[in-house]
Amino acid sequence: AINLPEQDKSGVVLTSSGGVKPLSPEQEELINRLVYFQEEFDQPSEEDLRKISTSGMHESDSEAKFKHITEMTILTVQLTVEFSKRLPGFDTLLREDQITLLKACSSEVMMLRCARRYDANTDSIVFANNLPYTRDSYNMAGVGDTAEALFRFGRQMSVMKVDNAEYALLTAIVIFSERPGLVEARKVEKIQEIYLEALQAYVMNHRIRPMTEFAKLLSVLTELRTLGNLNSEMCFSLKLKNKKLPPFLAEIWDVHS
Ligand SMILES: Cc1nc(-c2ccccc2Cl)n(NC(=O)c2ccc3c(c2C)OCCO3)c1C(C)C
Repeated sequence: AINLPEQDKSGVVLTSSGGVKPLSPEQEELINRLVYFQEEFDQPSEEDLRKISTSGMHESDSEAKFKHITEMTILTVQLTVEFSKRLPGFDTLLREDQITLLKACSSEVMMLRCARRYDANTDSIVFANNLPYTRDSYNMAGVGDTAEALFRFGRQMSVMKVDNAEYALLTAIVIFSERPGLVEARKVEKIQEIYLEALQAYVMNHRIRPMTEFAKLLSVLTELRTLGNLNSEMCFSLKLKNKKLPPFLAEIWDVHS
């Protein structure tokens, strides 16, 4: 007979002594590393923020608002690239697969970063210098109603009380996701499994109702796919309206005129 590890009623894997399986030292080390780099590359630097044109920010100049959102996004995507490069496993991938992963995950990680900055008291996204990703910026930039789903997502994440370790692990899992065009898809999948197992072990050891919480965290991945696709649709509609995206974003989001 296969000696399956004993499970308690909620399906949590138990050790022989009936306790929840603790995180391994490797998993502890991995999570600490991810949380460290999440902080390291969390927000654009003051110096970078100064470069962003806030001219016209306080007017209802929609061009200025749109430009500000694009500039903030470029800085934030670049932070995500830096974070990804430090993820164990990333440097074992082919350069072209690294590019494929970064292009595909960038908008999804952006949504996750904004959700982490969502403030339930003011129902707003408090990002960097608090200017760019606000409802009125979006409304002014002419993309307000679509962006509403981002605020709903932020609210959903704040209700779940996702902590820094879970955010960092979710980000890594999003980065190492199965994407069209990957050369070494199986390799990416095996790396993702490491981060999934670490997230499961972490949730098992830190949450009251681990199985449901872990399931909810995994459903966030599906929600992020939807949000990322909505971003692609918005990019396309901007193109139709002849609203130019900066070359960096047009390149990573494959918006070619
Ligand atoms: C320059 C730029 N930066 C973003 C962005 C800003 C914040 C988080 C994520 C993204 Cl992708 N976007 N995308 C959105 O703001 C965006 C697009 C579609 C959405 C959405 C957002 C925030 O919110 C969820 C529903 O669909 C854009 C362009 C394309 C305007």
